[in-house]
Amino acid sequence: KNGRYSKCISEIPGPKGMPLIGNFFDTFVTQEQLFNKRRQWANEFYPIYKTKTLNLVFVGIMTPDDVEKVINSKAHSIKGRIYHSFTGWLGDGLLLSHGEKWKSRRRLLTPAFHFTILQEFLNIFNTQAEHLVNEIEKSCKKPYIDVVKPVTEFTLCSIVDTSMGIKMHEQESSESYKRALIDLNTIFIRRFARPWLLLKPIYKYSQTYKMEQSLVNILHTFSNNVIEERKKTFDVSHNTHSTKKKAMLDLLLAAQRSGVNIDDAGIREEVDTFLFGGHDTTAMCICYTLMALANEKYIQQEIVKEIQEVLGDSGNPPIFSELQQMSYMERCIKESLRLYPSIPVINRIAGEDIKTVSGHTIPKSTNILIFIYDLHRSPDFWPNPLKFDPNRFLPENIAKRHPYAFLPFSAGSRNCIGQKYGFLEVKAALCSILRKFRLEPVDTPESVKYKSDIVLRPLGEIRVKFVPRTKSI
Ligand code: HEM
Repeated sequence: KNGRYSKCISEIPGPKGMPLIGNFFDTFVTQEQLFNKRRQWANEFYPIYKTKTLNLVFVGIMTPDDVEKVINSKAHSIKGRIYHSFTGWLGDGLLLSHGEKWKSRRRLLTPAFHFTILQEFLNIFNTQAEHLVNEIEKSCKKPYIDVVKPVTEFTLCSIVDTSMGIKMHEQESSESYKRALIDLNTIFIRRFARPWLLLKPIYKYSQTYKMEQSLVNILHTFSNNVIEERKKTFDVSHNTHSTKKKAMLDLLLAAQRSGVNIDDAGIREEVDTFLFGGHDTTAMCICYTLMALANEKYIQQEIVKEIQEVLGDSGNPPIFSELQQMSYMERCIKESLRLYPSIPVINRIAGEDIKTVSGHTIPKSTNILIFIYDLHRSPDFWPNPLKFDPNRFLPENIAKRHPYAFLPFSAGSRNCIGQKYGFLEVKAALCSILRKFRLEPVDTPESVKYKSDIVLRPLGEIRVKFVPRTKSI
């Protein structure tokens, strides 16, 4: 069996490695170089390539047909090696679990994204967006603002409030929590870029592992305390049918009370999973959209025109149905997610052999990397791929395209549970910002550099100039 596995893998093209260590030295470069190297390999070996570091083999795919085969089949639903970094923090939550556990949790959590609940969440997004605009206002006289920090603060406060039902700034330990999140992300990035750190026997003896454990401890303590506190008030509100605003956590507590098989650790896994899945992703989407719009004067004006048409000049924050009407803005967000997919790569284990369009066989048990970033920039499916063109998402143009050519939220049964939440939050933020400010370019699509990571984070800043409107909309 091993002989067959090796034969199939050896027939897949890829950068030439050295005996035993494989591509070890190819990956022993800076974050930016590794990101660029992956793009270069995607081009050179399109539509499939492999890399090998010590005994760790990854096979990368990037055509809609191959990707469809993988994400549309239950056989390949087990998450791959690159997600192992998250297990210390997220345990076996929705993102990482599989089989019966995943199925029952997915069923349990889906109602948390029902539109009646999202409507409630919009009040939180609007309030947080107002804080964001105030923060921008304080610094808008400067030649530019690095949007990453204020926007991440916006999405973090939003997810903490919607998932746990608390205000971040009211928490005593909020600063140490935020610091721990940032430091843990740094560890995730390091492990992704240094594949041998994904090998447990090596990682377990590293300094980074010890650091990870103490950071995870800070994050778990925070979530445990919130769950404990919420349980106390939940008893009262649950019994008296209080109209108190519901958080995702309440849904889990209610399920636990009604006898669903989920203990406190299980509740924490899911709350932490929402927090992980639901703040960097939306933050990056907002940041890159602001940068793209600053560079596309006409498109920015068209969005502003749409906001004016839908909202008039009442000055009120948008309601759910108004944001739903903003279809041009939605096309711009999609185009931004095409060029800057918050999750540029996902990872699955092949549950059985896969025959690819190029005629190769990906053998059972292989770690498959699905390169969403390269899929979204393939000239075979996206003419003039680097052009920012929201009209690619007009219904008539979508109909002409392969349904698996655009996958910012993945697809199939393991697609993103939070995509409607994400769109609503991004729209609320863009609406608030564009009503107050005109965006001018500082960074351009060419000047932004990326870290090699599971989330499309910039290497440095994402700089945008904010010019206050003489009359806000
Ligand atoms: C622009 C925003 C977002 C993007 C681009 C995005 C993207 C994705 C992608 C690509 C996946 C598939 C991951 C994989 O297959 O390994 C995923 C899964 C997931 N996302 Fe999102 N996401 C976004 C927002 C959110 C939000 C707001 C939440 C929660 C509030 C969330 C929670 C999750 C969860 C829990 C999963 C795992 C679902 C499952 O396996 O059943 N995401 N997301």
